[in-house]
Amino acid sequence: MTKSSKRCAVIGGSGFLGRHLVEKLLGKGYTVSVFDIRQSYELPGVTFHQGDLCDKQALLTALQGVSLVFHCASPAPASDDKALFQRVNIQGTHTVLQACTEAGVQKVVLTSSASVVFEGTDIKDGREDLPYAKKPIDYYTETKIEQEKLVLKACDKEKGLLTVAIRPHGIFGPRDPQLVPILVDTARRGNMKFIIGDGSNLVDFTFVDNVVHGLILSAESLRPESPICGKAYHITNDEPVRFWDFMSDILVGLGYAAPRYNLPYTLVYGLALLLWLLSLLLCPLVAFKPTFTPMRVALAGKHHFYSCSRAKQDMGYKPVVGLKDGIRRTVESYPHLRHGA
Ligand SMILES: NC(=O)C1=CN([C@@H]2O[C@H](COP(=O)(O)OP(=O)(O)OC[C@H]3O[C@@H](n4cnc5c(N)ncnc54)[C@H](O)[C@@H]3O)[C@@H](O)[C@H]2O)C=CC1
Ligand SMILES: CC(C)=CCC[C@@H](C)[C@H]1CC[C@H]2C3=C(CC[C@]12C)[C@@]1(C)CCC(=O)C[C@@H]1CC3
Repeated sequence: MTKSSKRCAVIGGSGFLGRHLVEKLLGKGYTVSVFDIRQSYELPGVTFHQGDLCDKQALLTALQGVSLVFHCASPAPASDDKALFQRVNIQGTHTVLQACTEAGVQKVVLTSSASVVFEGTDIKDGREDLPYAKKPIDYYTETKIEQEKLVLKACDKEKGLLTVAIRPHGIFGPRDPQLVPILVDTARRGNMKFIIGDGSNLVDFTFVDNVVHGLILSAESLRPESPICGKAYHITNDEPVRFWDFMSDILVGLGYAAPRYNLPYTLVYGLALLLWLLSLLLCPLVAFKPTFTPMRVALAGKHHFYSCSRAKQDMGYKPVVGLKDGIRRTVESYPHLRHGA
């Protein structure tokens, strides 16, 4: 690998996944520029460019001399802000691709999501050839679908721009701002006593290091003759787990009680839908955000696990951290969220 091909940019590099990726890239000898709307840390060897990815000029400054771009930026799914998702995930990604072409970037690796095929019904061992969700579960997913299509369509060997999309699922690990904090908050408010459905639904939770490994592997495999050009790849821990066992392991590891009482899925889903509609109707008067949104109920009560055999075959992917170890490392990294802390 040449010196210039080790110059990369991480868009969304201040975020949870982005920062883990940056740290690994530095360890592998890459020179890294971070482009993000906020700067959340400082690290020797990293150049920060603060800006909005919808701003092409700002992007062009950050992409000077860069040959590889990782796009890991998105508004948080919980924001549920349709206009923001459309602006950042769709228009913004279009701008990122334009800027990459103008700056002479050769490779773009998108962090997509396995949820692009999830419609709230069971998916077991889903492969990449499943059709995109016709009825995506939320605006986040709707715009992740359009984003992935844009990036894959932009793959053009003649023009010298190669693209690939990595679809992780349920990323967890140290510094995750979503899964563990929401779980603990729900437990602290006394709402984690119930299991939605019979508790047998299998789900993928992917330790962050495995996603980082998949992202770097795909970047390093992305060459004109490679089968991965313009394709999407599931990257998971390859160890589907019962959703409620995973939640219980994290909760118990942090000193909280595991959920014990089963509630029928349809009842909880119906209630969540009702609450969500009420929150929409009442939002001009009172601002309340239900914890159990229909999207979270579907994610908590249905099977959704994916095959990563395509990534194994085309790029030699294999998870580098097992689920048990990942859970242990995650629990240890949140001393401030322990029961009684
Ligand atoms: N966390 C998860 O379980 C999963 C995440 N993903 C995807 O992985 C990627 C990274 O997610 P996380 O690290 O979890 O989220 P995060 O919220 O920690 O990081 C996203 C970063 O994007 C930045 N950003 C947002 N809007 C921006 C804009 N307009 N311009 C520049 N930067 C902007 C944020 O400031 C933040 O630093 C996202 O694309 C997400 O869709 C995919 C599957 C699962
Ligand atoms: C029932 C309850 C309160 C669970 C708390 C955990 C949830 C906050 C997570 C369980 C599955 C997670 C998940 C995502 C976000 C956090 C959870 C809902 C994503 C929506 C994040 C973005 C994606 O691309 C897909 C993820 C699927 C799993």
